Amino acid sequence: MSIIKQAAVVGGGVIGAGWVARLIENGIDVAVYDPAPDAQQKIEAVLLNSRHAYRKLTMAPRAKEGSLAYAASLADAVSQASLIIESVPERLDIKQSVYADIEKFAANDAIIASSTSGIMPTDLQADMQHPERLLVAHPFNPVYLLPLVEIVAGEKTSADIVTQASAIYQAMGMHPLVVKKEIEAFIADRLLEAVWRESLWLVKDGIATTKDIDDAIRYGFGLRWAQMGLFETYRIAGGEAGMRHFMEQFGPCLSWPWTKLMDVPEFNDELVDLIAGQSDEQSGHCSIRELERHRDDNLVAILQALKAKDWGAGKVLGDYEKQCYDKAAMSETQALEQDYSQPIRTFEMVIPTEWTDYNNHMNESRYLECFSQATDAFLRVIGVDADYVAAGNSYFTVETHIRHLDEVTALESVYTTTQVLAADGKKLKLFNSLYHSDGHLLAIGEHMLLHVSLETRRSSNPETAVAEKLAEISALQSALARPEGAGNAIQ
Ligand SMILES: NC(=O)C1=CN([C@@H]2O[C@H](COP(=O)(O)OP(=O)(O)OC[C@H]3O[C@@H](n4cnc5c(N)ncnc54)[C@H](O)[C@@H]3O)[C@@H](O)[C@H]2O)C=CC1
Ligand SMILES: C[N+](C)(C)CC(=O)CC(=O)[O-]
Repeated sequence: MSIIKQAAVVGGGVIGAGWVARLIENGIDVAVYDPAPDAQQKIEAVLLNSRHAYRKLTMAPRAKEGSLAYAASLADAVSQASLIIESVPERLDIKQSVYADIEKFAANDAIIASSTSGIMPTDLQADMQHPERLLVAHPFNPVYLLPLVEIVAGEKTSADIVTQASAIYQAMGMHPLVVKKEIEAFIADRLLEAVWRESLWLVKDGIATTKDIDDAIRYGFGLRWAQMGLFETYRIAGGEAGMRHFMEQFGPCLSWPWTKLMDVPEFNDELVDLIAGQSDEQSGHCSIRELERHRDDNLVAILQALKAKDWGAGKVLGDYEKQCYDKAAMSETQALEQDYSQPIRTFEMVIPTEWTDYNNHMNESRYLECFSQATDAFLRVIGVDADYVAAGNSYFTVETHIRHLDEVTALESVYTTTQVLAADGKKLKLFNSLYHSDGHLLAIGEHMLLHVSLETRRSSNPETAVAEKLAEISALQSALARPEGAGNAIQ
């Protein structure tokens, strides 16, 4: 897994701020440079939303949030960075002058990635001294949630930079789509541009309002597109005979007046007033930040639904989580090697607001969620990781006893420890403790697990390596006092 430690973001507007969020969420330290006086305030507002979204998006153990520095100059921002993301306005002259400055102050091998929505990388790199390290990495708003990033090489971009950059984006939970041939607006914006132009005509001609068009998308084909795209959807629309039948049936429409794409509405004040006025009427009751929250919450729900199906953008999220779990398993093992003889620190998190209930504290069900995470972390330590499960072995919890000893409120930090009470063949008894960040006990959980074969769904003995690791930890912890509350029934 390739990952960088330090990145720079030049231009901290809508997209630059989204990149900052994606980078720091992945533990990468960022220096951002934007001369606008309100840049910091805008970036902080985006980070508030991105942190909210990530708390809901995934429970996977991820790197500690990277640091963020607001650089006073471009030189300060880029001098230590191995990845420099340019997100300044969509103008070739501005972008080229920014690259000239970057080249003065950055390391010669730092990758320069432009967020441009449509300018060809060959044009962007035309005046550079080291053009081989520039490519386009075109993201989609919100950059911290949407996995797609279009990677476009210019004539002088080195193939190695494309490979390196793709690995970096993939490690940050993104789907790098390498565009085979350079073209203005790449792939996705060509498609969006078609829908956008057609939509402007529909509003201008009084056929639909901005809301009608949004409804046509979100109640219908937008849902199809989110999970399958265009061609696979149309293949199904052709019935048993598939794409050939679909094309035979709808091919003739291509010559009917079903599109005005060859013709562009005149871009003038009248058109802007018409569209902006309808948009105000449709959505003006919400601030942009409120709309962003709705958008993010919806996207998180869609991504999670697709993850459960191991499908499309949800598969990217699932693969990302697997990387996080594998990485955590390695660091958990390293941490453990220091001291197996004490209850093991297994899991830590900040309590999300949505985990609290009408009593204004963490809901009872979430105590089990914390203990489930602690148990999973312990299992990874003994070698029950994604590969072990994929090979057909796992543990099932067959009994749990939780005591809720204290309350915890939203945004408090908590951590767990795990102690082995008994490990005997198929049976494993664990004792989890949940603590406030100051070490004050919050809850205890006692859990009986059985090792199972996922093929037969019946209990089975663990593989030798797992059994040995478990025996080692169990022997070392056998000297520990039996934790208070272990073995208790409800009084
Ligand atoms: N807004 C969108 O939906 C998307 C935009 N993009 C691309 O991302 C890039 C940035 O677009 P947005 O973030 O939307 O624009 P924006 O206008 O929100 O942000 C641009 C930022 O660049 C700063 N800036 C201007 N000159 C600068 C300089 N010399 N050095 C450092 N910062 C400078 C401005 O102060 C501003 O904060 C463009 O190339 C755009 O095509 C890509 C994907 C989606
Ligand atoms: C409108 N836009 C061309 C700037 C859009 C993009 O580039 C991508 C996106 O997020 O839709």
